[in-house]
Amino acid sequence: MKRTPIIALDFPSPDEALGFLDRMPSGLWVKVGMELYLQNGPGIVGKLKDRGHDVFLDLKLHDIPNTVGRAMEGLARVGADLVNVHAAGGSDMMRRALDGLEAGTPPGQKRPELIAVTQLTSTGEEQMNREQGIPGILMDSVVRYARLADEAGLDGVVCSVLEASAIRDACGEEFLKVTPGIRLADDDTHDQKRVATPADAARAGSTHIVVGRAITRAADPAAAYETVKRQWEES
Ligand SMILES: O=C(O)c1cc(=O)[nH]c(=O)n1[C@@H]1O[C@H](COP(=O)(O)O)[C@@H](O)[C@H]1O
Repeated sequence: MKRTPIIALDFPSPDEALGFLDRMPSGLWVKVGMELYLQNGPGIVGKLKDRGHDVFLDLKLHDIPNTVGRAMEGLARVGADLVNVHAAGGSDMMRRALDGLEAGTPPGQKRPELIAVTQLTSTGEEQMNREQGIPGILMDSVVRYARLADEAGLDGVVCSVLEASAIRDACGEEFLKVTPGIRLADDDTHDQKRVATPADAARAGSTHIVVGRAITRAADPAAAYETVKRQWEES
């Protein structure tokens, strides 16, 4: 996969998402999440692919293995390059997700890569202890989920930059470490708890960074994208 930032297209409609992209460079990595997909359906993925973008379809599936497996079989035909589940759904669910993707990928096409969300970047340690009832440090929970995803045969995980190098040690260089929670120095962190800059991400061994509001809500999104990309590529 290309080493370029993945822009989170968190917009309510295809018109807004495509209008935003009209003002950006071509051939990007973009992410379609719940906001855009659930209100507008799968058509947006084909439109983005037709424009030459790589697409991460971020629906974070988390249900019983049979349901997730069958949903993934359908999603394999939507045409995304990368899709995800929640690791908390368990190793059986992750294996069924992978089987579903393999079964649903049309002949001659490449299976979408599959990654698992470990602990959301909006989750802090105290919250994990208190609300999820998981004792100990957040790093241990993230690495544990990463190992589980690796053993289930997944291509990688979503984690924060803060855990990327520990996951590289546990699961290897090739295992994808897709890291959201990216902010430029002095940016508002909004609802994110585990944040880092693109330069931090490059040094920590992230294989991909996901960037939303730091670009989409910037006064000059194209300039913000170039700044993020430069930091990410040069560090
Ligand atoms: O799976 C994701 O993409 C994801 C996982 C996670 O742990 N944290 C996280 O922020 N994301 C997504 O990454 C994007 C981050 O957006 P910003 O905080 O605006 O950069 C959003 O679209 C989130 O849905």
